[in-house]
Amino acid sequence: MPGMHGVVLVTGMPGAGKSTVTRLVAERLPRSARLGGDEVNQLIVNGFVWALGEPADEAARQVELLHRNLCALANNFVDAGFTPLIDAMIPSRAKLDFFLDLLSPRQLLFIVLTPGIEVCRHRNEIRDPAERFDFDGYDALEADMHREFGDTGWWFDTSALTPTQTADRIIAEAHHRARVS
Ligand SMILES: Nc1ncnc2c1ncn2[C@@H]1O[C@H](COP(=O)(O)OS(=O)(=O)O)[C@@H](OP(=O)(O)O)[C@H]1O
Ligand SMILES: Nc1ncnc2c1ncn2[C@@H]1O[C@H](COP(=O)(O)OP(=O)(O)O)[C@@H](O)[C@H]1O
Repeated sequence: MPGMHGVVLVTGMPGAGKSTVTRLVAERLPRSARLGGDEVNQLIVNGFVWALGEPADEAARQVELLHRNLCALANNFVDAGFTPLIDAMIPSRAKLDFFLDLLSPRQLLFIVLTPGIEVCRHRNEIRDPAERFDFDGYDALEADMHREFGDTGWWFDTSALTPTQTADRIIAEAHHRARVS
């Protein structure tokens, strides 16, 4: 399958569509794996602190642990001939650099889903209640991501697209739009 070699890292604000789109892309590829940040965090039985939780230093250590685990899994899958699709919130350039470092020398395709704040809020409201994530930091997070990433990766506005259209475009275009290594 042309265009989907290496690791695909899909990020975006809560409700942007990461989970839906990584699932659909993975379903369309012949050898694929979906690595969800939420699911990997759920491997922790006791002692979990989420990314914005307290104490903040433990939260930061667990975000780093999550990213190490995601990269380890992604490397194993790529080396076995699969295309891994990572669904994770990457809020800063330093965290993207951490992925680049741990995934090196493998190719990384970095996609930022950017349907906009209102669409993220709306998509969050319409999704499965078990998946819903009530979040009030959209304005600050959007500004942070623009400042941190500039035009690194593929900033993909999916506000006018269905999930299927989004997945089809990622398969067709990610290789030339999203390469960061
Ligand atoms: N820094 C920061 N700022 C704002 N929101 C954040 C941040 N880190 C994680 N999240 C959101 O928290 C939800 C749970 O994330 P997880 O810790 O499971 O990991 S991951 O971000 O999905 O990799 C998950 O919500 P959804 O995107 O709706 O799945 C993340 O996007
Ligand atoms: N173009 C699109 N891409 C992704 N999701 C979409 C799109 N249009 C509508 N949706 C809906 O928006 C919601 C996105 O939720 P989800 O994939 O869990 O987001 P995230 O993982 O980024 O928090 C889902 O209910 C999905 O069906």
